[in-house]
Amino acid sequence: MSEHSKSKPGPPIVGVSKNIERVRELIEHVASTGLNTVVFGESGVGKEVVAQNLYQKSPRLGKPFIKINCAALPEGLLESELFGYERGAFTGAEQKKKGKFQLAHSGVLLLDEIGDMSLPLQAKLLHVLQSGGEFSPLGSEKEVKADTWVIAATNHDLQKDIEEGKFREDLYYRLNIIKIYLAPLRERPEDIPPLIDFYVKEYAAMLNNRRVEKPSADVIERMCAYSWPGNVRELQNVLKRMLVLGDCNQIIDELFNNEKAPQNGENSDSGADHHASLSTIIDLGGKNSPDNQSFSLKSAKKKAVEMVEREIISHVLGKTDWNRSKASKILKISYKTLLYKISDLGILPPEK
Ligand SMILES: Nc1ncnc2c1ncn2[C@@H]1O[C@H](COP(=O)(O)OP(=O)(O)OP(=O)(O)O)[C@@H](O)[C@H]1O
Repeated sequence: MSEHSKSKPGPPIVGVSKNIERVRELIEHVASTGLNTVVFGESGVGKEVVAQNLYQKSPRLGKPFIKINCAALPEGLLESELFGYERGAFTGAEQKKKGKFQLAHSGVLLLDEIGDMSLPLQAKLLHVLQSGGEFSPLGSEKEVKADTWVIAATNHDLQKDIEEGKFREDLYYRLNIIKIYLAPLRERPEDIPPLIDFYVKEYAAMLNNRRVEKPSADVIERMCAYSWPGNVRELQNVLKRMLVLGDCNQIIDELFNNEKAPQNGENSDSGADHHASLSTIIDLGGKNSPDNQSFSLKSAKKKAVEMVEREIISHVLGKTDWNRSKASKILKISYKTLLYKISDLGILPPEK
């Protein structure tokens, strides 16, 4: 999804864990209130789905639901996207433009990655919330008023950000009237089988009802034992791969192998490590070795590219303290592509 877009209706919240049951309960209670809410949880865990479900169960359904990703835009651009501007407000402002706050009037504004918002913009947001939705678009003297339900989402520990002076405490208390926490998938493996069921049906329809085989009970058991660093988003990617390519066990073997691979720029420059990498790629003596019929240069090349990508991305994430917005700029790939690659390549955040 682009960094600021209208959202399509979200899926139901699938899961049977205590955490998901509690989240469903909270949604039922909160949806009709319009109280400022923050959804916390790791990347890919379902924060946007929760925001969409809040909206769908609220009296605001049918009004706009607008999402903006605070990490994906530089400060100035984020400000003008949020609050709009008058013609001539800055170089290049040829037309007056409404901001997302105003466009979401009578509906919902999802501020995704709120933890990445700059301090000056946090101050402006606080002012808007305190004044009941009043603000001036850039270059305008006049105040506009928007009745917008603000839902924020973050994978940061905002309490820690407050201690480190990166997040305003007053804004935290203003936003965080209702707090919804989504646990990582590895802490609620009982949700994995129902998620698999749900998405196998969904993808079968997407693949033109081509006959797709649901992973076997053994495969599902192995999937429940994996740590899913990219959470539900990673599970979706793996399922798609399984449904299209088959050979579920090999796909899971790769997941577990990647789980053990060096992470976050750990040095692997020694000759021995290079040899280890090469043997992982061509699986010397194993199923995918050149001596085996299933070996191909193409598949070995794909593995090699993935390995190099994993090492470079891990290194840059390590250097930027896992600030994915900064990392995507250094890597010169979009934020969304970086999230996809983190999940797809199974890159794990450092242990705290
Ligand atoms: N409980 C769930 N039931 C059904 N689908 C889910 C569930 N949780 C997550 N998903 C799906 O997983 C994908 C990732 O979820 P989502 O985008 O909501 O995560 P997120 O926490 O907002 O991630 P990010 O922090 O990276 O933006 C989406 O396609 C979403 O529909």
